[in-house]
Amino acid sequence: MNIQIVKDQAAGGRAGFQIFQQALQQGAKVLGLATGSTPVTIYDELVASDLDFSHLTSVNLDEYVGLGADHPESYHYFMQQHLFSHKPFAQSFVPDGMNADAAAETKRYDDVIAQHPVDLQLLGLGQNGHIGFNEPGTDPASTTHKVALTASTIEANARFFDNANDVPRYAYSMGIGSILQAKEILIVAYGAAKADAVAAMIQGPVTPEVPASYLQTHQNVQVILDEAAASQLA
Ligand SMILES: N[C@@H]1[C@@H](O)[C@H](O)[C@@H](COP(=O)(O)O)O[C@@H]1O
Repeated sequence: MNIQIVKDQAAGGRAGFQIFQQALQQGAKVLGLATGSTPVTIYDELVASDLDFSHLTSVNLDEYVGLGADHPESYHYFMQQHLFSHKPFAQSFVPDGMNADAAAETKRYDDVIAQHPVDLQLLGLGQNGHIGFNEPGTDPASTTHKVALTASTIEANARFFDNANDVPRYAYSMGIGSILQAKEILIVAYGAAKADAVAAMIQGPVTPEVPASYLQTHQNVQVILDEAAASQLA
């Protein structure tokens, strides 16, 4: 893992932008994208840049089950707001949270990933070590699946909803196995609340209890942390 420690989230946005720019210079055609507060400064840098995505494909990690593209807390809506409305891609894929048929939706999304292998996958990190919505205990070989969110993830994401009862209980997420297929992975974490998960991801054992620890098994991982997130590293 190649670790960069930056001053704050704004500096992390600039560092993340450089990694995107490099991947594009090296011919990346498919970008794996993520939601949450962490990637926002990277998207701001991408939007402010003269990079052109109109010939590229994006594939997002996950989506809440039951939220449509017009729901302000859906990941479709987030991506539209932060990136796609400013920098359209030739095609953008996000799991369809309104497809109630989980078997059909996860199969559809696995086919999308197979047809559009990801060159650079951006990831945030959950406080419990999750990536995408792959909660502790997820099979490391998993492909796209329907996930029951843990209480801690529901609580962490409740800040985006009027109250915790409004947070969806399920999501569709690329699996750990799907994520590890990407040629290059960029994982970003900020803040003291992520420090334990960061240390477990980088220096702990590779274990299903910390989904992000499987990144230790990948050959090309870039990590961007602020000092607070890096504070528990030995
Ligand atoms: N599914 C998302 C993850 O993809 C994200 O990485 C995580 C951390 O979010 P944040 O970046 O807001 O801390 O939250 C959610 O659970």
